Amino acid sequence: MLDPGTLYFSSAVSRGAYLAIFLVLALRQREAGYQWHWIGAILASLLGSLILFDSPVDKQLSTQTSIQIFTLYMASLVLSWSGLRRFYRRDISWTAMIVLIMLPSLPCLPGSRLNIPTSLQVSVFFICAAFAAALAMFQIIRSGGERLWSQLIVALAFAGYCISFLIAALLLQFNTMPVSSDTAYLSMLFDQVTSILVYVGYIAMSGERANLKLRHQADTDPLTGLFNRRGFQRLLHESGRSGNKRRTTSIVIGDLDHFKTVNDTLGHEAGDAVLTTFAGCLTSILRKNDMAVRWGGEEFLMVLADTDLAEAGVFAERLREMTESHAFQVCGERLSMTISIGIAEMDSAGESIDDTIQRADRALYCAKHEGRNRVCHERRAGL
Ligand SMILES: Nc1nc2c(ncn2[C@@H]2O[C@H](COP(=O)(O)OP(=O)(O)OP(=O)(O)O)[C@@H](O)[C@H]2O)c(=O)[nH]1
Repeated sequence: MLDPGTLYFSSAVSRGAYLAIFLVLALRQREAGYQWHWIGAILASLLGSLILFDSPVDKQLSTQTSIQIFTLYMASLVLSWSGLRRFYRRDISWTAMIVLIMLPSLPCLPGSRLNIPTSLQVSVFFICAAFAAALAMFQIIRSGGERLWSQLIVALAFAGYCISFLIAALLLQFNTMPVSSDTAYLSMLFDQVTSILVYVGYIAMSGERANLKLRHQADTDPLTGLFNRRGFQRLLHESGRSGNKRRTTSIVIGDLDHFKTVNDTLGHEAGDAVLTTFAGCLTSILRKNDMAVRWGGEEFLMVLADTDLAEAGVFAERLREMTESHAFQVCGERLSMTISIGIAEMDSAGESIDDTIQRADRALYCAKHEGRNRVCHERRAGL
């Protein structure tokens, strides 16, 4: 079996390795300020481990050493917490952080008249440490909308820290925790495993977020913020896997009329402004389960969930009227635009969505052909 000395040593070496990895990440991703908090956390616990490594296991630590160790381990937990706050784009309070870091050392400061016994001093440290670990865990639980699986590992590790600190505080108070090389061994082993979960979890969280960001960029049209064709295909694939195929779905394709004239007379930027404004209007009338896609230059496709042809017709007419009545403010001028729309209902008996899109596209062609600024639909063959 490993002895505590070897464990302290391996703990210091692994923290040194994490430090190197986080330094590289922080220097490569300068905008991610949270990395520096986590570097501070690793550095503080590395220094704490080194001081502990130098101290005899079964002898009482000097006041000065206790203060150093308490402060460094608290700093490590508090910096983990502040790093998580930064990661989730929340404000941090340096005053609250400093107070929290200093709190467990106050009873053992030289000149303290409180005369608190050593076991109580250590218990106070454990309770403060449990509180800091709970704060870190709470940041992850609060993260809400962000679906990062790796953050669960970190939350679990902080829950482990929190519970073990509380148990240690209780055991110390009831004099049932012997200070021996065995307990030191166990606590170091626990810290080894848990710190691996925390630091590897941090690296995974950053990677997972960067991946999601890249996927979002690849799936989205940068001008309008709507899905592009790739995002549409991916969502379609996902909803197919979740078994949504059987619902009544309608496809609506809209194409702004004479859009080229805007570009030709007012310039490409004016055209862009029209597209952005139109996308905003379109999004405002869509329901949560509907999807809007920038299908081509000035062509937009909408997938309306749980909507039959008649309901899709009502929606399309609303969109047409909204476009016609909207005053598009472009380069200080008010522009009037119109839109031609084609709609088709998806045949739940086996028609592919590509076929429905083709029918909606043919309906759009009819709307253009019949004079624009109108809604046309194509029924399924045989209806
Ligand atoms: N400003 C801008 N223009 C774009 C963008 N994408 C495509 N276009 C332009 O959109 C115009 C589309 O022209 P057409 O296909 O002739 O369509 P239209 O003028 O709307 O005519 P109809 O559809 O027949 O009513 C072209 O001039 C493209 O260059 C874009 O992202 N921004």
